[in-house]
Amino acid sequence: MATAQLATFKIPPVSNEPMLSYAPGSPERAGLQAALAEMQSQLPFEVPCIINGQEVRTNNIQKQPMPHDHARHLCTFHEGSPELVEKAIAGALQAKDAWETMPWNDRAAIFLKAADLASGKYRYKLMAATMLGQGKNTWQAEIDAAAELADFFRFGVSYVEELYAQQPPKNAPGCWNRTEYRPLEGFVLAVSPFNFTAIGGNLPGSPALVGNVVVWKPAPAATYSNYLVFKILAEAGVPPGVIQFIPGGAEIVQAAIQSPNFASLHFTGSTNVFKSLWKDISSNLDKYKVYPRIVGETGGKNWHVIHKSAEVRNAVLQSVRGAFEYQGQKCSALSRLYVSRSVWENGFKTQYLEEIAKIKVGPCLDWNNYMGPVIGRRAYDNITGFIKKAKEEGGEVLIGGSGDDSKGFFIQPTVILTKDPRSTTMVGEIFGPVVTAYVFEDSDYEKTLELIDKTSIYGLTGAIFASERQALLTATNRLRNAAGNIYYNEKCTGAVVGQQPFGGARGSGTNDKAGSISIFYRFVSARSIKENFVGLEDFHYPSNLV
Ligand SMILES: NC(=O)c1ccc[n+]([C@@H]2O[C@H](COP(=O)([O-])OP(=O)(O)OC[C@H]3O[C@@H](n4cnc5c(N)ncnc54)[C@H](O)[C@@H]3O)[C@@H](O)[C@H]2O)c1
Ligand SMILES: N[C@@H](CCC=O)C(=O)O
Repeated sequence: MATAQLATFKIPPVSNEPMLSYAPGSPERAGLQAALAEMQSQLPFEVPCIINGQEVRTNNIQKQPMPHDHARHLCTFHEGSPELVEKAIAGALQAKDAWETMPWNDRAAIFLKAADLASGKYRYKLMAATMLGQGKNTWQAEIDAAAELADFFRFGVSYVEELYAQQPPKNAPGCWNRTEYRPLEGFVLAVSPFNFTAIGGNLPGSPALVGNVVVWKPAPAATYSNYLVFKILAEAGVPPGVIQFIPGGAEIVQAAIQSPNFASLHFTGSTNVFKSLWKDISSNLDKYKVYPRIVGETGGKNWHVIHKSAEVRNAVLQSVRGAFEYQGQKCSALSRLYVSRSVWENGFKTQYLEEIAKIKVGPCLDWNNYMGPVIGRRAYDNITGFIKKAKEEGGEVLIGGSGDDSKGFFIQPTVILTKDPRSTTMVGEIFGPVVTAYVFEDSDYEKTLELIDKTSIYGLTGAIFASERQALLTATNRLRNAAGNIYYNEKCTGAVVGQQPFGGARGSGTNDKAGSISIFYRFVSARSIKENFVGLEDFHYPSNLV
């Protein structure tokens, strides 16, 4: 039966999911502990592909090891194949018509329900999967898997309501002009990274919210938590086929971008992978029915600049959190630190090293540990390789510099002091707990801003620490293109949906700003509708008359 919409519904007001404290003795700590114990008693889990709502076992089995204990794995998963991708695309296209014609309010209700499931019924389970599988501690899991995921879904609904309300401001007499926001013709390919469970949910979620069908390939190292997100969306009511879940690697992506129905890539991950996918997509352009929308948020080489007027204690503590939370595996993590000599010598250096020495590194299941493991073997070797290279280039390791990969992939928080502001670890993305510090003369502030601007290809996040307003202003102007998210006297990580729309430019991505209305424009293709109420009586215009 056809559906009717007999009222203009209003979305309930949304606000950020409150973050729980997990303090000793709190009910949330008990809840999370129980979920962790239960999950550990049941692992390894088995994750199938999900095509048209059906579990598909390909028997090409891969494992998701636990980074704190790499001999054990959280799940095995059935890796998809090019044939399965083809089947998934066909199924998604079949599901498309019913999904895109579903009244908006019903699509919205599904995502609001998914948010409540993520922040309620499944909160601790999602967190436990993120802690065991991706090596987050409790707080990092809370801000990601519980809060940010729910925020993406709830604020997404609110932004789409706002988008749909954008209508032409003028109507000529006897006419009504309307704009409708069509989903893209074809399917969206979502390719998500390991480091945020919430991003896993948002990459397929945002395009689906505006009526698209999506083929979603999660990162192998986040398979289990992402599978739970998929199950939550299904339980909330996303119909079979609307989001197809296909774990695996590059082969899945390559198969999907060969399809003539490929309409968009929604990617988050490293810059090199994104660039190579862009090139592959371009070379397939003649195959496609539409010009694909390419959306990608990628790497960073994020900076703090500490002006001589900075409040030292705050700059120190923010620089600890910015660099070492989640082992520096946030795209936004602090990686290059520029400190005015007077600040460095009058407390910053001593306090920074003292505070870092307090960081405990170990399995995140131990509540004391502030830092856990890095994600895997490749990351461990890459990060320790960067440290080695910095030493070879004359960098002085002020603290850390070592790792232990015997049981889990643990690397100590590391600070390297360099005299060469263009040394390797000042330039390339490390994606680990390594900060390189460069001390500049107080009188060279503006020169240093120039240096920050020109040193790396990235433009993701940065922070300015100063109590003099002019120092903030000068840096803001000089570094206009050096960061898509900039902070004053606050660390360069921790953007919140609805508060700091997130994304960078230059080599850091297309800057479509996840967590804002902007991202939704990328997944719709507007259609203008003009309706005429008054019939013509003559085809001539008055200017034709004599
Ligand atoms: N800017 C942002 O918003 C943001 C957010 C999170 C992470 N990141 C970036 O993501 C990176 C870390 O995540 P990651 O290690 O999962 O990144 P990655 O590039 O290795 O993987 C991202 C996704 O791409 C897939 N992939 C990898 N190689 C591929 C290939 N050759 N062809 C097709 N697909 C391929 C992966 O399986 C995964 O699903 C860092 O560079 C980080 O800065 C950026
Ligand atoms: N939005 C997160 C970063 C996500 C990337 O890994 C932050 O702002 O720290």
